[in-house]
Amino acid sequence: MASRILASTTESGPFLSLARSVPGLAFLSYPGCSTFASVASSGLSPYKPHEFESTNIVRKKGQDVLHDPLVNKGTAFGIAERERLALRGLLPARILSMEAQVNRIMEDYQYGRDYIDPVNVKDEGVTKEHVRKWNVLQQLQDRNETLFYNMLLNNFVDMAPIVYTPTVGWACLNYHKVYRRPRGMYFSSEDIGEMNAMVWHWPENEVDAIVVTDGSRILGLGDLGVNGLGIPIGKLDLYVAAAGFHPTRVLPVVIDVGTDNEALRSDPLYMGLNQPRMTGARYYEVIDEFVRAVMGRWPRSVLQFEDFNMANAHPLLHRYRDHHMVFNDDIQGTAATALAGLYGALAVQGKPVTALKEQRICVVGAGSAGMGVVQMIAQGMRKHGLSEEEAQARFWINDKDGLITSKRDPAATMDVVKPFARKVEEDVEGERLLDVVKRVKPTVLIGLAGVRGRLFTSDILKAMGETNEQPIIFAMSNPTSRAECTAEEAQKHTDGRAIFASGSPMADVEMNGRTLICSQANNLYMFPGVALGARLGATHHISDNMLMAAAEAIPTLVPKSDLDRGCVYPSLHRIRHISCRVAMAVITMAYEEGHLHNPRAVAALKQGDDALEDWVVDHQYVPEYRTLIELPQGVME
Ligand SMILES: NC(=O)c1ccc[n+]([C@@H]2O[C@H](COP(=O)([O-])OP(=O)(O)OC[C@H]3O[C@@H](n4cnc5c(N)ncnc54)[C@H](O)[C@@H]3O)[C@@H](O)[C@H]2O)c1
Ligand SMILES: O=C(O)C[C@H](O)C(=O)O
Ligand SMILES: [Mg+2]
Repeated sequence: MASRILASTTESGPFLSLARSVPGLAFLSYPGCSTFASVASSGLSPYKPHEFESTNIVRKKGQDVLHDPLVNKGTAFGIAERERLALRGLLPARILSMEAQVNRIMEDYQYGRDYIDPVNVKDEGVTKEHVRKWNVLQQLQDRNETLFYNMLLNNFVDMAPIVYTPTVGWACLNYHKVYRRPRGMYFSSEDIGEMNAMVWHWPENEVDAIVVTDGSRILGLGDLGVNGLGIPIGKLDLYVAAAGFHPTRVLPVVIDVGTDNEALRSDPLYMGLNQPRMTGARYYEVIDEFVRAVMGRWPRSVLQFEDFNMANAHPLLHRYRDHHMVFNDDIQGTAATALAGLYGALAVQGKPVTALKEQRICVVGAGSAGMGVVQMIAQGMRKHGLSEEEAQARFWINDKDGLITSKRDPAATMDVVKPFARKVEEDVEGERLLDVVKRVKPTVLIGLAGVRGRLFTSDILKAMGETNEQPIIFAMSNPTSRAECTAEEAQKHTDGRAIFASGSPMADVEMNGRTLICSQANNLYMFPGVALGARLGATHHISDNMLMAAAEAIPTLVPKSDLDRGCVYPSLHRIRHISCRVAMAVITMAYEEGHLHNPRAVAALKQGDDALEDWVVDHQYVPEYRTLIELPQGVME
């Protein structure tokens, strides 16, 4: 009867001792109510009018409590209640008063959600229409996931920008205001020593994929603390819709180690810890304990790290990647996406993949994403015959302090950046991007800086257009407000000759009677399929070669007719098929590397591509209604 407990709001005295001695009972009693003890001692219950109004019997635990409107208090559950009702890990750390909860709802009541933060709506390139649609889909997801995923899958191109970038950026900025019910799990630095127990509060015994953030770098929006949970939720929506993971077997997580976003921290509605962001050994202790806890309960799960800041993203990936099926989406998913896009752009130019090694590449942003991209493209160049040094010499990397050269203070340069720091005389430390572009005449310009202000200015775009017949320009920062330039700007300043892609979706550009395609260079092409391949193949870890194979698979899916129109990636209308092919590439590479540990995957692979594809498709969740009751034979549903 471990699932039944007794608690009171006072959490002390006779209630608790009685609770311990009477297993099977669960009482929630209001402060000052002493009926229970006296009834127990006299044996005869005195007449108490309306007694039923002052006592609640709770025979539930965990999510069942949160999903019961009669007993649910949401973020107002106190520490002892969270402990005793198995709610720890299912709610954000901060305990809110009913007054704060009332304030949150009153805003909605008075003004409606689309007015919650009109400044942010406009600023983030998200329209009220986006917010309205987000609202509809979010409520549907809370009511009926089968219907939600059916709609998302069948309207993917239209709805991905609502559940994912850019609207998810707006949702994260406003998460503390639009929050209605918890989703996923919340761990915090206050939970040290408890996480192994807390993971058992999650109701599902099988979890195939976990996406975790610490909220430290949410898209290009900076440190958003626990508000960042919106990102793992959005990513896992795509795991289900795009790759076919089962919705009950995915787990979004936020780890709350504080936030340096003071405005958020001091907001009475913010639900995270009110402390500055933790760093150093103690931070790693928290993440280590979390990884051990989830991997202890769900050892076969894929664990995706998402939107961790630059200081921790690479170290965390290297800390865990040899031990578990772990990958960092911003580093590796983005890298594979950018490489796939470059191969696609070369195909648009009518060039073979080997032309990769001839490119001169300017990358703006030397963070997790930028350096992941640089490393992977360099790996691709080596595959086509360049030495390590030759490959490194084909990159010019600018960060907030300008061009990175070997003269940069080594203490202020991440280890991953050092091999790519420019070493020759003519490269000047800190040189401005425009000067670099004019001098180097790059064939490819990639933006992953995540800042406002359109870093690819008209002069920079014009310079790209002057030295290239078809300049390759990827403005990959998210959300739309952080893109280095718009599709329209890129085409306008290059006379419509740019091969252009953006991280968040942008409309194609109409120019002189032609439609100039804007592709979407977003890691959504990678992470669902990579995780699916790793999970189905039981690959135990996710190697660089698996990601390379995934990157190489994508451009083969762009039909000639689309290449002729300037499409760099396959159409997102076929996202299930794309994810399936990415998964197959991962499985095939895992086999070659000796890491394919699922014998059924090996058997399917050995029967050839069609059999492997059928096998993968057979494992993809289809969002359709199934009978939930056993029916006698012959009886229709
Ligand atoms: N399209 C995609 O699939 C995709 C994937 C991952 C990340 N991103 C986007 O990339 C951006 C960066 O992500 P990250 O994880 O690398 O962040 P990060 O914080 O790790 O790195 C940001 C980098 O940008 C540099 N920078 C800042 N201001 C600059 C300026 N004015 N000029 C030049 N460089 C500047 C910083 O010095 C740093 O090197 C975000 O907007 C994120 O949304 C896009
Ligand atoms: O979330 C996205 O849309 C892509 C990427 O992971 C990012 O951090 O911007
Ligand atoms: Mg990300």
